Amino acid sequence: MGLCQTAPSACHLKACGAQSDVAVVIVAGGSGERFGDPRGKALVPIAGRPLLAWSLLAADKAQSTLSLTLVCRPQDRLAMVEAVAALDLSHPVMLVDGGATRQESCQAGIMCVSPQIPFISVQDGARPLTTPETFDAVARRVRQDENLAGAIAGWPVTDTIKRAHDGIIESTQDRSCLWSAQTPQLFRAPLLREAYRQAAYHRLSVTDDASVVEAMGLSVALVSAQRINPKLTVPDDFAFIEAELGARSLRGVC
Ligand SMILES: C[C@](O)(CO)[C@H](O)COP(=O)(O)O
Repeated sequence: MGLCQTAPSACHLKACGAQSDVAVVIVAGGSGERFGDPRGKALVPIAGRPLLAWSLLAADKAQSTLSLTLVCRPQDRLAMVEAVAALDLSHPVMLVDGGATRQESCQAGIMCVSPQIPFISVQDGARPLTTPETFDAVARRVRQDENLAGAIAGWPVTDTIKRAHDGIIESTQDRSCLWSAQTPQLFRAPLLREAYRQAAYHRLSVTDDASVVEAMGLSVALVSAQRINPKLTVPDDFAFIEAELGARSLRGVC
């Protein structure tokens, strides 16, 4: 399937009986400043595909996915259309123009999702190793607990973490309660929309989606689904991630 202007509006059961009720919003609208490629990070080729293609493929394959939205820079639109067309996805992809920051891009993406879809999952276009099983694991976690506003992928930190100022240690954190936040980050859709509205109103600046929901005092669970789920941020990340993608395709894994 290719590109569409409007998203599907109903939940449905897939042939295998799995519940598909999640709108996946893939954020690929950054300038990639820290990566240092003028083309923008999302379209950088890695293991034979543009970076953002790997997240699209994994989200498309997840049982929980009902629709796909791709947030990109307006100047990347044409290249994104070509990248999507090359993938032979089973869901149509809605393209949305991003904003100046990740927060603005996420807000733009989630506001375009059909109001009839109960869950929204936000995925970094720069996390190409996220598996379909991780998308499904965060969806299962929220569905099984009505007290949760959302659930995010993450992993408990294993290094000792220091708080520092100008390179000098101020304190050592208690790592027993520290996690590294990843994506996907999945939420009940009306709560996420409201949380983003409130964050904009209060000029709250955040680096992930859970933060806006936490700011409303709501509960978000952490799901340790996938230890190796890195984000391509700086050039040094490239070789490791490309090698992992290569190893997976040798094993026949998406
Ligand atoms: C959402 C995120 O992946 C959680 O770790 C991260 O904060 C995204 O950061 P970026 O500035 O968009 O690279």
